[in-house]
Amino acid sequence: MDGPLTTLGITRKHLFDLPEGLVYLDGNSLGPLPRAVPEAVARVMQAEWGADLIKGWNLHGWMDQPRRVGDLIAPLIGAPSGSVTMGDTLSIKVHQALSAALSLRPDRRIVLSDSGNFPSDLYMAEGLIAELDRGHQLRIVAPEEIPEAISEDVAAVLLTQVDYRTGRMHDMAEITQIAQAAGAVMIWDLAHSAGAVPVDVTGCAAEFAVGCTYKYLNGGPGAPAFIYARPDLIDTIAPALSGWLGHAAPFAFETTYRPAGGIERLRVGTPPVLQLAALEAALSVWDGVSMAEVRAASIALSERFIAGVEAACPDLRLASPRAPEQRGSQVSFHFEHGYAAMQALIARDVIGDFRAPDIMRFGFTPLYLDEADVDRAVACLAEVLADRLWDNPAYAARSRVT
Ligand SMILES: Cc1ncc(COP(=O)(O)O)c(C=O)c1O
Ligand SMILES: Nc1c(O)cccc1C(=O)C[C@H](N)C(=O)O
Repeated sequence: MDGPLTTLGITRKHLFDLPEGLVYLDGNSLGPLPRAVPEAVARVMQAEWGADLIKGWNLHGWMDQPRRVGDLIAPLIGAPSGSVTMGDTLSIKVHQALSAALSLRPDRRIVLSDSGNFPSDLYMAEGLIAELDRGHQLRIVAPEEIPEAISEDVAAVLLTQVDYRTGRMHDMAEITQIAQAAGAVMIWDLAHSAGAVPVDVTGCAAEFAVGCTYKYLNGGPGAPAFIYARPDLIDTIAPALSGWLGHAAPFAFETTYRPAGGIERLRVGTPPVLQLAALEAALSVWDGVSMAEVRAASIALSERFIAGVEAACPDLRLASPRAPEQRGSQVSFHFEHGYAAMQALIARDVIGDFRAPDIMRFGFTPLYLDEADVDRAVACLAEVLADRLWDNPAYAARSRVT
């Protein structure tokens, strides 16, 4: 076939401020800067905060930002308008969803998760369980054992849909159905799903979903997280983090907490106005894009990468599921010298990352990647392996992040 298999990257790359000549395969950890962001943030800083100071809260809709931005994320996860709010970090949103889930099942004591979950989710569950001190237990099983581990004593199933290391993807509809049939509450962490794969929280009827916005949603480092609660449930939840902006009447300054109606009750404190302004502008890159189109392009790019790497780099072993429908939008390979090889690749302007013990991880983000980028990444990786460029003391010292 002549011409490109996918055109999204060709038609949307200009919306991102990517350094010339760089192939960025780490948008699954930190998305790049959308060109619309600096101007939008500068405007909020200068024309709103700078010019209007405290009046900004009334004049510029800062207080409504969490719902307004939540409404931009909602269509990307199949949620209705008014069911998503923003703020805090994802770890905090996990705490809120899990404490709400446990209060919905007061007679049950098990929190079920899997060993592929991101550690912060597991740590937050441990911390909440210790704080509650009511005999809850965190049960962690292998990802493929989740369906049979959902027994009638499980209060909440807390899973990250796409595994941050391997890209393996849970079937949200199937697992939610099994959890609910056993009477458990389902919480999905969509950190590696939102903006990466089509998600339908309404279709699968999960009670809660949470996610971050600095990966595929390109909100920038430290961008605020989102939380979704099923609309029929939200008014039954007594929030554990009962901050004043989740109060029914924050500016009445009452001495007793009364939760707001609707998703507002999962707000906690002051919205991060500048970060939300950045995110709001960043989300404009999704205008007119369908997640089905993104998914088709992501699969085409990932398959091309796997085929290229397997042909050119026999020392690398696929760590992701081979079947594209079982993967999110990343591809990982095992390689004993993976850390040093990734540093050598980064030195050649192809950026992926490394996760211990031996995973080289590559994210596929079709809004700004095309086949030429994939081919260049394969060629550079082949060179790093064939010429043993990883065998260089300069690449041996592990940094804290990539
Ligand atoms: C699946 C998952 N959950 C939780 C987190 C923690 O997010 P945060 O640092 O925003 O609390 C991350 C990423 O760091 C993640 O990938
Ligand atoms: N949130 C991160 C950060 O603040 C610094 C470095 C990396 C991250 C990440 O998002 C890690 C990410 N969840 C992962 O999939 O590994």
